[in-house]
Amino acid sequence: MSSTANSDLQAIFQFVKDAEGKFDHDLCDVKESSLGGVGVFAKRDIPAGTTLLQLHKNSIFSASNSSIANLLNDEQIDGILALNIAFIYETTVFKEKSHWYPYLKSIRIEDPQDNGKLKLPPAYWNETDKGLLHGTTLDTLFDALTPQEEVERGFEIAIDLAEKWNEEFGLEIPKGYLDITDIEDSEAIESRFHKFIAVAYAISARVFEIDAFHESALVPVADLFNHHVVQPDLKFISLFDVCDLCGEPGMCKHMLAEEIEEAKEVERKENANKISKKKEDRPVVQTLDKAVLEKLEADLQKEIQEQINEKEKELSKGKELDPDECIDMTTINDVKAGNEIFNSYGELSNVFLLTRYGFTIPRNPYDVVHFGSKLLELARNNEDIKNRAVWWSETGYDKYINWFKEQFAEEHEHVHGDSCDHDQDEEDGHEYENNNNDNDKDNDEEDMDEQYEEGEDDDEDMEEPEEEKEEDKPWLSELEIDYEGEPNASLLAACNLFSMEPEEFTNFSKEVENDHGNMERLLALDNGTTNSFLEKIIIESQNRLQNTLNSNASDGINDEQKACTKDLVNAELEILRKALLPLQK
Ligand SMILES: C[S@@+](CC[C@H](N)C(=O)[O-])C[C@H]1O[C@@H](n2cnc3c(N)ncnc32)[C@H](O)[C@@H]1O
Repeated sequence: MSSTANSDLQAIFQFVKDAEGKFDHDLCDVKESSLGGVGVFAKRDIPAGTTLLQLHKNSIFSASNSSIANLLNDEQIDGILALNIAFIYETTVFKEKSHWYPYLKSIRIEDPQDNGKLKLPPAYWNETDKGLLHGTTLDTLFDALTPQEEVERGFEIAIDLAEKWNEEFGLEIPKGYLDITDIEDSEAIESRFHKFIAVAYAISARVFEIDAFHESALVPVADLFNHHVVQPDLKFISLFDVCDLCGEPGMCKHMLAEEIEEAKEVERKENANKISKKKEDRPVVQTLDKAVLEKLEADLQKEIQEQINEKEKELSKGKELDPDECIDMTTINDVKAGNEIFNSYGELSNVFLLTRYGFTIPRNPYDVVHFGSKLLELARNNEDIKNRAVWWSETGYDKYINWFKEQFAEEHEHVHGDSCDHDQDEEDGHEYENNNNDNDKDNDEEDMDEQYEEGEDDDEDMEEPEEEKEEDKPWLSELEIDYEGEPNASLLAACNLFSMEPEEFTNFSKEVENDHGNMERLLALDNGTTNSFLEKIIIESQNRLQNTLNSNASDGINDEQKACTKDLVNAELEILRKALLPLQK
């Protein structure tokens, strides 16, 4: 989806060179990739552990580095919205005057192969084209065909700020993007809104998480590496723990102020203790007095000055860049001459790849098929299933999860939506490795929820399962068949539960409410009725997806996007086919 033109490459390389970044042109060749756009290829054999790219964080484009950093900061705008607005200003208002322009102008929001049409994510396709994804996990679980209110709010904020900055500082309003002169002119508004979304989509296909100061940023050259789903060759390294106010990796005036504040707090507490202990006639403990605080402050100042001196000395000697202030892209595998060098954007399903990056890959092992909406549909049409769903949601599911955790603690299988230690990046808070946010699938899908869904309502009860959204409850969102065609424990439990005879369900639910009951029963798939139930919902889902596959596209999207929708639906059909095999034996 996001492709760099060959003609833009020299300007990008020059930008990196001017910023004293290091990109190893002896080892890397950037050229057209069969995957679309360009990719980076090994000119020679490259051993693991080779740093191919090193850039000082000053030369990455973040909202904090942008020409309007202070304005955004004053308005407390951060995250992707800040990056989006900053990108628009650099590329439409400052243009050649912007330090970033030689790089940013290579990131295009229009499709040169499709008459310059904007590239938009599925939520902004027309209804006919959205039909190509109906019933897929993208639609049913992530609701990613529905435009989200927060995007619209972001657009409104951007327009208001542009007007405000224009009035207060005479800052030009980005033409064609944030200049709304007539609020009745819905065509003009829509065209600007779509450009705003196209910028967000182009950014989301390239953005990296950098650190506590820069947050999300665009990184020249690092964003030329394509994604490999199972065997990436590179890791992206950036020290996360820096001062969130100035970006310094070591001690800085903000951290100093924080330490002094903490020391004062300790002193306040100690004094309070002293008073209460005096009252109790106990011996008085030693507390930090003013002189100690002053000494601490002086020591820290000295330490900072020493660090600054050290840095200046290193720079004057023309030494290497401080790695803590750089981002690195380093190989983790040996790469053979001629091969494309791949990054990893994370352990992401095709749903996520399409929604965020605009592409899909064949045989993606992170693909799954979700059954939440299917089971809700059954509950809507069958009073008995509805009652069981209510009981499961309110009582049974939590008990089942607790039992499951106890039983399978070692296997540590994820059958629920809770986060657990396993989900934490080992280096969380220290270094980001890999591209574009974190590399944890569960977290990525949560990010996606945040990006595409409205706030959750945990208090919503299960009286009306019709109104419950799949993503709102783990018991619904966790119902899936994985890439190998294996139903997970949540889906097995739901199938067993919904296919029990009425009397069996009554007994089972009573047992469970008193104790755990026979939870093993919920994991079994050797029961004829459970098999038939699962088979039935799989076949119904196949039929629904087959209809989707047979529907026609309009010319609202390009051929690549059409192909992605087919890939995505076919991948889900393939999973369902695999899942049916053992059931029909
Ligand atoms: C960070 S850019 C990578 C460089 C990009 N190919 C270019 O020309 O600038 C991400 C975009 O590259 C393309 N891409 C990356 N990995 C891909 C893959 N495995 N298959 C197909 N397209 C891919 C998609 O268009 C995606 O939006």
